[in-house]
Amino acid sequence: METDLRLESSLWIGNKRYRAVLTGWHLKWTEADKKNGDKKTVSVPVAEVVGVENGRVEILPQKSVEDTDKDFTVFYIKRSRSRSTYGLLWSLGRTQFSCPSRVLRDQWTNHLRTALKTHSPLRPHRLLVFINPFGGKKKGREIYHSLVAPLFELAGISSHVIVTERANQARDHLLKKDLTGFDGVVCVGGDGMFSEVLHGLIGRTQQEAGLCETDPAVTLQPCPLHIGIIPAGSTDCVCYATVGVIDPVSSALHIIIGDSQPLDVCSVHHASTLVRYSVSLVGYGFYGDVLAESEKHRWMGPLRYDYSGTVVYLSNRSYAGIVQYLPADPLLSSPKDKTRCLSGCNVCSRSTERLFPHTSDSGSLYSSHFSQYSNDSEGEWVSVEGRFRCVSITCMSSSCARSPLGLSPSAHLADGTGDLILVWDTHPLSFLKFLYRHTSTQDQFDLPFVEVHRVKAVRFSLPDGREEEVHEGIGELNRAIEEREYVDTVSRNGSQQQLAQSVVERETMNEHKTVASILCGLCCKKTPAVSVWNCDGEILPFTEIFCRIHGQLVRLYARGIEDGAAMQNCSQESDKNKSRCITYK
Ligand SMILES: CCCCCCCCCCCCC/C=C/[C@@H](O)[C@H](CO)NC(=O)CCCCCCCCCCCCCCC
Ligand SMILES: Nc1ncnc2c1ncn2[C@@H]1O[C@H](COP(=O)(O)OP(=O)(O)OP(=O)(O)O)[C@@H](O)[C@H]1O
Ligand SMILES: [Ca+2]
Repeated sequence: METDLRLESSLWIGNKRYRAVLTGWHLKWTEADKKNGDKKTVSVPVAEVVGVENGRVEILPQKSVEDTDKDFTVFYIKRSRSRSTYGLLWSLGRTQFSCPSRVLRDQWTNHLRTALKTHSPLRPHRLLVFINPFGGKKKGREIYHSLVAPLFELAGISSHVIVTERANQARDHLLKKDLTGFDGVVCVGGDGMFSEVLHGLIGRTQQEAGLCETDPAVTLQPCPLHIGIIPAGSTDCVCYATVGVIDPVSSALHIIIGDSQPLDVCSVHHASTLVRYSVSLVGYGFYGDVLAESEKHRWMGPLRYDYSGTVVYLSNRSYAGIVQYLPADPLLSSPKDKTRCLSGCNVCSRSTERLFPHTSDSGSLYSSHFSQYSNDSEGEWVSVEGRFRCVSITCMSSSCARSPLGLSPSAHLADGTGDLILVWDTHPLSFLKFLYRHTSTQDQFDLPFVEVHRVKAVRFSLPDGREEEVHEGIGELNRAIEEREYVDTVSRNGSQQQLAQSVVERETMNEHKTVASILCGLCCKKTPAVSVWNCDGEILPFTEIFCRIHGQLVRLYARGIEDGAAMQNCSQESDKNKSRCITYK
């Protein structure tokens, strides 16, 4: 196929002549009029060409087109090191070529467009975009319209954009509306926005597969639609851990070329009802208290976590609990093996075979038999009891701006396991040391009061069910209140009254909730003996939960963190090998 695609000719960049060659895999151009020594070769994989336009075209920061008949412009992925992160920044490389004739120019653009078509089945053509105008620094719309939309247009992607007006609008849309014709869903916001899309897509996929999510033992069906994240939140840790940088243009380019990164998902159940899904953190104790405290200071934006973190740290709390976990196979990998889950990670690709053994190519999501859980019965549950500073379960490293290597630096994005981090009660300064090590490359697990296990499932319960009953009682009280309020509302009809009433009802309920939480504060005498669960930035209404890891349940338009150190100036490599060549600018 690529042989008849071959095209070679002289092309000019400015007033310099180059020798340009297009094969099926690469577009290369080398300075022509220079002695052999310092010839500079630029080589761009066709898979990383974003678009080809006639004339001399600019896209970012402003679009400008000078439509001439002997020029054409090639846009492609350009990598550069990012100062603050391990991942590589992607930007839009652009080279304007001049040809001696219009015929040759048209030949180049036609050949390049044909070559692009060989990669188009992996590339999205139609996307559903949700923008959260209130996330992070409230710049979602501006980020999308100024940086992302021009790139989607260049790549010929049509997008249906919805700016959300309320929380859970994206999730509800994905659960109910017609999604045919869309190749993927893009969320412009933070982790909370991603979580909405995650819940919508997983729920929709199980609905259509006739599966019941509430059954803790069910084998969930992977989602066919990819999820793209344009970071515009406060923590943005899902984007950070899957792309390696927090940069809208980098994320948009990963979406455009159709990268595909499978991602483990943790389901959280209470009794036999599904509570939430999580990918970055299910945290009890410190992280739960930080989230609860930060909800009161949302007006602070991203700083709310640092402020709340300090307040919670100084309150010096620890919590009693029983943690039971089902260890993963220790021969495959361990949270202390110092591996890094990077682009092309072989721990994850090996687990693809294990998770989806029957599929011819592990990429296909529709293989009917998922034996990944038959081995769930294997392995013995381990149970520990005591007082903890925090209990965290994470499916991935959960690296983010605050913690570049993340909660669990050697966790894997798509290996079908999660890491359980137990921080036992300890001296405040020791706990501070544990926290502080997150901000550097020191090993936060190398402390006597910290233990970490690679797991497939975790159960958390309170030592004596009494507390749960007490809270259950308060829970009952809340539910009764909600019931009565709702019944009152429904009885008095009239939509505008209903709307006004629902505002009143929410106020009343919050008031009751505050009363309830004061009660609970009293019933636990001093500081509350029970913390809350932080599930990807959402507070869970239950304390006793059952978590289970579902391997590679969703796919993101990403490729994992590219190892900046591997970035080399690529010299002549044969066209045959598909090795991604990193063009060095
Ligand atoms: C001394 C320096 C300590 C630095 C501690 C760094 C540890 C940070 C680890 C961050 C892990 C983020 C996991 C991601 C969770 C997201 O799905 C979720 C939704 O976006 N974000 C949060 O829940 C938001 C959770 C954010 C928690 C941040 C806590 C900030 C800690 C500040 C503690 C300062 C102690 C100062 C003592 C004087
Ligand atoms: N239009 C809206 N109005 C109010 N809330 C919204 C709206 N759209 C989405 N939300 C909710 O806002 C919450 C926070 O959004 P998002 O996660 O994007 O920002 P963030 O919390 O600042 O970032 P992070 O979660 O990374 O810390 C989400 O849980 C989402 O459900
Ligand atoms: Ca994992």
